[in-house]
Amino acid sequence: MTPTSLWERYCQSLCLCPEIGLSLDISRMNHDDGFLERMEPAMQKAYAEMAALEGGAQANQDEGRMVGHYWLRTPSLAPRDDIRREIEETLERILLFCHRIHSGGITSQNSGSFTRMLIIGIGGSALGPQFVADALSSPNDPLKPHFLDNTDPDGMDRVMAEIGDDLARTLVIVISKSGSTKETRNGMLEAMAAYRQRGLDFARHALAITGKDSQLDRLARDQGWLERFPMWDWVGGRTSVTSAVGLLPAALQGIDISALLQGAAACDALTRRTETSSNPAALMALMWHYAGNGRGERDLVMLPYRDRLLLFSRYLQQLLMESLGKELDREGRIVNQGIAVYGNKGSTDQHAYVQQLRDGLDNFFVTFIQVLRDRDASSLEVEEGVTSGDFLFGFLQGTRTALHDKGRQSLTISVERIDPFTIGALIALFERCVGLYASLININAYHQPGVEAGKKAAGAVIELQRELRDYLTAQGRAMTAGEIAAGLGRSERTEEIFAILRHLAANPERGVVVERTSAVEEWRFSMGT
Ligand SMILES: O=P(O)(O)OC[C@H]1O[C@](O)(CO)[C@@H](O)[C@@H]1O
Repeated sequence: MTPTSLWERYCQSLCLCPEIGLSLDISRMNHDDGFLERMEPAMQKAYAEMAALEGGAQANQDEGRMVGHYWLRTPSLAPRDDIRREIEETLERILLFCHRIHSGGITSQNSGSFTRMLIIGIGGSALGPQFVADALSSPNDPLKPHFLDNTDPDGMDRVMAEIGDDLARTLVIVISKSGSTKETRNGMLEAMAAYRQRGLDFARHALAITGKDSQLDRLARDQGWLERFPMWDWVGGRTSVTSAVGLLPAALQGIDISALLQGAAACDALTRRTETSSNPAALMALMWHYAGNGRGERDLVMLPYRDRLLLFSRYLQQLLMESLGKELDREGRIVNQGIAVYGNKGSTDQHAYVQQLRDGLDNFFVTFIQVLRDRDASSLEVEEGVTSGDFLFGFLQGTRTALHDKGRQSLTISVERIDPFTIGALIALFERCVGLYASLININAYHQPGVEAGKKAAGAVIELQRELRDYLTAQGRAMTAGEIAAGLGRSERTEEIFAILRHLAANPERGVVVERTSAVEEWRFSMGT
């Protein structure tokens, strides 16, 4: 394509959305002129399904649930008055609670004001809050956020060490929709132990965000924690960032959550449009469809050129891959759908994997995010007439061109600046896009049956570990994994038994001792004395 026709294609296909200070450029995708027209009937069907979803249909059919994250920022759209009221009341309670924390109305046990918060959660109960916290942090944040988002003991030690003596002035927010996620439970138990060790009353530092009457909800109620905020079954974990899950930590950090909700609501309003050329979520969904042939054949590489957006790709990884990565379509046919997401930030990633994007496998499409405002203050000229921000911009443009020269495809989202409004809009844009794309490929984007298998298998490993320890204690001698497995009548799990014992033996305080040879089948395990 000649430079002139490329400019024409750019002008024709640029979707300008001044309402949210955002534009979407699809000119560097390789679709032909008729593609959007051919897809229009499918797109109209997707709009109708989205309207039904927003109207309160049980869009998550497999779980018999409504899908209501859009109501969180426009409560008047909620299909029932009680839902609207709950959303509004929760928001008021969040703001009031934050006011009391910030103003010293609620103090820590030793009467000091809270200066840090420890947020414990995983998946949708951590990724959104982490993204927002990092994107919108400032040196003046009234509460500095820390996260326990795993059951990794060493990881938890690192976080607790960072908090150190400030634990007494740290508010703990335990987030779990189900209230029974093991990683989160473990993080909470470890945090409780840390408070106990310092002679502090955990309940006076803790609050919960969870489903009504969940295990966590009951614990928080029985122990008299500071507060409990609701999660509703009509909000999925990965779309919960505009519920208390994302709003409470953000507000405590001093982030303007009203602006974030306004940004999301404004984006919702314009992505409800059924005129595809002016709907950036629809255009993006169509480009995903085009790029991957409606089968996810290309990976989505997220390349935001702004450090503050580093965690966006991690957040989107769950939003897209848990929503779209499905074995069955809505009619129960095997389709094995999905779109793989990876990426960190530009220009840093140019020095990592962009080499492969330009010269290697052509199995991806890039989504660049450009932020027009470089920084709040004026910039140093690093070369005559040129700033660091000019270089960042140049690297984005350069990579986009270099990829295009090799026929490699990209989308470019431009936003004015990074602020709460824009972050809300970006979140809403991708949520809507995922929903529309799911309709185009006929899958349920709102359940996650595949995650359960891993959780169940992990539970079985923990059970087996208990059995093994009892068995080894009773045997009182050193045995190979094979002998133990045979003794337990579980020969089919010999490898698992070996792995469990090897792990225990690597942690001397766990009491399992190993005698090694060069052949693993001869390693002999016993309970130490
Ligand atoms: O909020 P919960 O119930 O602790 O779940 C955490 C995460 O676990 C999952 O169920 C599976 O990863 C996610 O969908 C969810 O966001």
